[in-house]
Amino acid sequence: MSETIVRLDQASIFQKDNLILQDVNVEMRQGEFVYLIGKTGSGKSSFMKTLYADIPLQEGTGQVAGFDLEKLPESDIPFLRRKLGVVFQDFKLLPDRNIDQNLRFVLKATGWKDKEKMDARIKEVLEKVAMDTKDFKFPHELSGGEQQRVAIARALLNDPELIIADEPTGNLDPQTSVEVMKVLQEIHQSGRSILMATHDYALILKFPAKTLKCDEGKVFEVVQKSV
Ligand SMILES: Nc1ncnc2c1ncn2[C@@H]1O[C@H](COP(=O)(O)OP(=O)(O)OP(=O)(O)O)[C@@H](O)[C@H]1O
Repeated sequence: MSETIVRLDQASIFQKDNLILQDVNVEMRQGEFVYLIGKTGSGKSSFMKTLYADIPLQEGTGQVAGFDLEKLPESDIPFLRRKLGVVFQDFKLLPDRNIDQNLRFVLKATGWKDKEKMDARIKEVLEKVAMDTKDFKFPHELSGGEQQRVAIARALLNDPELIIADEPTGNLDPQTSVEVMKVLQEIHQSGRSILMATHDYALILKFPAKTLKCDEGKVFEVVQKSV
């Protein structure tokens, strides 16, 4: 039986003093692909931020990749984050460095030292997203889809158990969205768990998967047809 990668029990999620989601009970198994949907402001990003410990879990219990969220010391947050790959709508590449330097920056920040090993890892993740021939380019020299593929490669650097993607296709046209989605599907097929927030129902219909919805302060699973 597969193991649990995410579990929230009786969790309440706050932004400052505002209760955003309450009584959240969610389980995600290792290797699952799960969508998170819901209208603007319904709490998708807040839910994801809780999982990567950008928002502390104040009520209820939660586990992500073996870490307990409700009693996670500040000093453990980098170790949790190393088990996660986070991808954002706006890519968040460093504009003043080329692609190779963007990825190397993350490796160095997470303790890598050996240059040859870093070279090999950067090549490996860029090959996975078909961007290995463009490692000398700067972010502004790439299309949105290419930048997002690099951001996905960056998320893969430390071989994460879970990828958290917050509207990764939100800034892309439909065709490019499908291309980026195919990259995420390949990564999923190689055994990784992926949680992806999206507003793009066409994408969900094209690539069906378990779907959670944030609505009126709750998170619940919806069946594909009623999406
Ligand atoms: N840093 C913050 N401080 C206070 N309130 C916040 C903060 N960030 C978000 N919120 C509030 O939390 C609620 C949920 O926002 P959240 O960003 O989680 O929604 P979302 O579903 O991800 O929306 P979107 O689809 O627009 O990204 C909103 O009411 C928002 O105003």
